[in-house]
Formats: sequence, C-alpha cells, structure tokens
Amino acid sequence: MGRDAGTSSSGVGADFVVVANRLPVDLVRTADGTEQWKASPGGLVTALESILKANHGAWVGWPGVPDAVPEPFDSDGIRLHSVPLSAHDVELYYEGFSNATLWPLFHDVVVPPEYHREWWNSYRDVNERFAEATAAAAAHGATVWVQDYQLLLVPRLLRELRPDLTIGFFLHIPFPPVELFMQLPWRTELVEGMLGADLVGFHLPGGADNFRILANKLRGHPSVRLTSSKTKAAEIRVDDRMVRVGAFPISIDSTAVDSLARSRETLARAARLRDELGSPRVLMLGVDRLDYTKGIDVRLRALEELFEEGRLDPAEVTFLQLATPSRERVEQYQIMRSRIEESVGRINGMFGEIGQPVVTYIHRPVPKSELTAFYAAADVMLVTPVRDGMNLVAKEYVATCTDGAGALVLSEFAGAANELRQAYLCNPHDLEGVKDAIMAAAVEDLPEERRRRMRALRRQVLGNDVHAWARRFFDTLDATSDS
Ligand SMILES: O=P(O)(O)OC[C@H]1O[C@H](O[C@H]2O[C@H](CO)[C@@H](O)[C@H](O)[C@H]2O)[C@H](O)[C@@H](O)[C@@H]1O
Ligand SMILES: Nc1ccn([C@@H]2O[C@H](COP(=O)(O)OP(=O)(O)O)[C@@H](O)[C@H]2O)c(=O)n1
Repeated sequence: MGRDAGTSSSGVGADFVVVANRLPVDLVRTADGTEQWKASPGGLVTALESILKANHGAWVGWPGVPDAVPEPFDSDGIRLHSVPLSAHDVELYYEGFSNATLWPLFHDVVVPPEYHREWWNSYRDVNERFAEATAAAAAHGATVWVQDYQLLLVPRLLRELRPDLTIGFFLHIPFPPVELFMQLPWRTELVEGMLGADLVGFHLPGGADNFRILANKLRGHPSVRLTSSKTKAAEIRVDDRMVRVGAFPISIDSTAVDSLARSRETLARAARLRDELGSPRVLMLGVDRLDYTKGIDVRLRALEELFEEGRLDPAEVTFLQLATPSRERVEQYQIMRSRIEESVGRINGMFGEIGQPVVTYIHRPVPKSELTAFYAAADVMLVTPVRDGMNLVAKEYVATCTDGAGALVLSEFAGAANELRQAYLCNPHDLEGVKDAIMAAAVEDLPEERRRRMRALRRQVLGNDVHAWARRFFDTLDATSDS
C-alpha cells in the first residue's frame, strides 16, 4: 500500500492513523478486579486490523469499557491511543445516538429510530474528543482514515484542527435513501461532517449516489461523475475543495483464512465438531452478532416451517447458530434476543430428541480458530440479513470452503450479494423464497451444481481481498489530494 506509517521522521505522531469507535481490542474487567485485553467484535475490526498490521499505523478508539484511561501502548505492531468514554457517554453517544438513532435509520428503518436531543449533544461532544485525540496522534501531513457512522462529524472537526492532514472516511453500513436520511433533525451537520474528508467511501455505488444527491439537496453542493475512474467515483465541489465519493466493497484477508482452513488442526477440529453434533447428514450454520438486522429470526422461521411441512427431516439436519452478544443494553436488541431464544426452544421442543437438539444455539464469543473449524464443518451457511453493509461472514465461509464443497444461502440485502452472485440468493422478506433457497442448497441441487457455484464464489473472494480494498481506497485518496 506504500503507506509506511509508524511514527514520523520527527518522532512526533504517526504518519498513518485509523480512527474508529472501538480499538481492535476491548479491555475486559473480571470479577476479581483483574483486567485483560481481548479481540473486539465485528467486521470493521477484522478488516482494519489486517491492514494496520501490514502497515504499522496508529489506531485511535474507545477501549470498550466505561471510564478506562489506558496509556498509549503497542499491540501487534499497532500503536493504540484510547479515547475514554464515561458510562453516561456510552449510554447517550454509543447505545443512544449511534445504535438507536443512526443504526436503525441507516438499515432501512427495520426498527423505529429514536431522536433525542441529549443523545445528539453527547454524539457531538464525543466526536469532538475523537477529533482532538486524533489531531494529537497524527504527524504533520499524515493520512488519517476515519471509520463509520459513530464518527460522522470527525472529518470536518479534524480538518478545522489540522488542515495539513489528508483525510479519508469509510462508512461500513448502508447509506440510506435521501427520503429516510431527511428524517434526521441534525441531517445538515452530519453531511457537512462527512464532507470534511477528501474521500468518502461506501461499500456500494448506491450508497455513494445517495450521498451525492443528499449533499446537493441539503447544501447545494454540485457533483460530477468521473467516468474515467475505475471506481466510478464522483467529485463534489465543497467551496474551494473537491471531495471524492466512491464505492469500495470491503473484503477479508482471504489468503490467511484459506490457509487457516487448510491447517491440520482446523480440519481435525471440524471433523470432531460434526461428531459432537451427532454426525448429521446436513450441517447448517449461522454466525452473526446478535443484531435484529441479521435475520437470525428469518432463518429460524424458515427452518421451522420446512420441518413442519416435512420438506426437511429433523433426523438428518442440524442447525448451529453462533450469536455473539452485541449492544445488550439497547431495547431492540433485547427484544430480538428473546424472540430468537423463544424460537430455538420451540423448534427443539417440537422436533428435537433427547440429547439431540435440531438447533444448537451458542450466545457467547467463539475464538477465531474455533470459528474457522465451524465454517469448515458446515455444509450450508445461512446468511439472511434484512439489511447489512457488507457481511464478512459470507466471504469468510467461502474462503474456508477449500475443498470446493459447501453452499452459501445469501440475502439480496447484504452488501456481499453485489459480488457473490453465484450464492443461493434470497429475499429475506419472502419466506417461501428463503425456504426454496435453503432446499436447493441443502438437498435438491446436485453436488456438481453446488461445486460450480462455490468455484465462482471462491474466485471472487480470493481475487478481491482486504489488501486490494485498502489499495483501491488509498489510490483514490492519493489522486484526490494530488488534484
Ligand atoms: O462495535 P460494535 O457496536 O460491537 O459493532 C461491531 C461492528 O458492527 C458493524 O460492522 C459493519 O462493518 C462490517 C465491515 O465493513 C460490515 O461487513 C458489516 O455489514 C457492518 O455491519 C459496525 O458498522 C462497526 O462499526 C462495528 O465495529
Ligand atoms: N464468534 C464470532 C463471530 C463472528 N466473528 C467475526 O465477526 C465479524 C463479523 O463481521 P460481519 O461483517 O459479518 O458483520 P458485523 O458484525 O461487522 O456487522 C467476522 O469477521 C467474523 O469472523 C468472530 O470473530 N467471532
């Protein structure tokens, strides 16, 4: 990527800084008062961590628990700078404005977003602190990469503090249509915040288009498409600056996942897992943060109906759902958890046998090596979000299918569906369609058809990894700052 970060030649600050709500590691306080660091949840961390490890940059973020103020430290070659948040900040900025206002609004209003002025005030205040911490961590002329919806105001705030910086911004979740975004009482400030960057990146061209239209509608900023550009980027004129906008679909460290999947330990663990699950003829798998956007309830409903209708035989099929705990104090997450757990209980009560449940549900984090073994063991992967920015789990599963077997059922409303066209695509709002996709992937299609699809998927995922994603982003950012 040619972005050798580390500390600058003057020794003051880093030349490459990532700013994200979370650090790549969370501080965990145990009951006996000891503290340890563990990997943070989510795809943003998975993706960015591999980029920073390769480039030795600095990372500015929250250490994951209230009131912790660790000194800057090095982890895996990355310099970590903490932005402390109080319990009040976590409640108003993170659980409130980020995850009960912006998150549902940007995910097609699948649950109603809430608008509260005190949440907004906290969001603005925390964004100011992130901007200040970043300004202190970056060397003169550094490149700063701001991540995601929790920090929409940071690009502009940072530009005001440090006009010498080159600033990229990337949104990891969908950017909504103009009509939805216009609900936000603070819509103008948020758009102006993002326009503080030199380059604003989205997963999909549709998100980039929505943003361009909005910048014009709200602030009268005109834009032109750059037809020559490979990324089909556009430029928005903001006063005397040009802000570039484009689509950069994120990916995974495909080679690393592929080689972990081929390791003897993973293959042995995958075989043991199948035994432990009763050696089913078909093992289906779901892996998600427990989030109402992920459609865990959708796939459970589809399976329940397939068992009821006798299209699937519970003696032959096992479904394993790994659900990482997420945002547990937000009400809509609690509602979804109850719904899922009720559904798991009902299906097992109806179709399970003693010592042989049809659905195995694990609601706790699982280590990466174990997760890879689960992917390797699964015959069919169910990814059925009602809306998802990308969904790296879908790509990780494909990269793990090193023997060319395995089938991916994928919602059309995951960003990944734009590239993974040979998956068994389905509309999660059409339950009959989801059931048909599961039946084709698990039972009806010949193995050769499944292999043909998996070959095409593997070409896509192995040929477009996270390093290529970062390279495309930075090539465009460099071209922006040159012009
Ligand atoms: O930090 P949390 O509140 O625990 O949430 C974890 C992350 O969730 C979201 O991930 C998104 O980024 C992925 C990578 O681009 C993408 O594949 C997925 O579709 C998105 O949902 C969130 O956007 C991150 O900020 C969080 O860190
Ligand atoms: N038990 C689990 C489940 C998921 N994960 C990881 O969490 C990430 C989820 O990313 P994603 O893009 O599918 O979805 P979000 O959770 O970021 O919305 C993947 O990289 C998974 O490997 C994990 O490390 N451990």
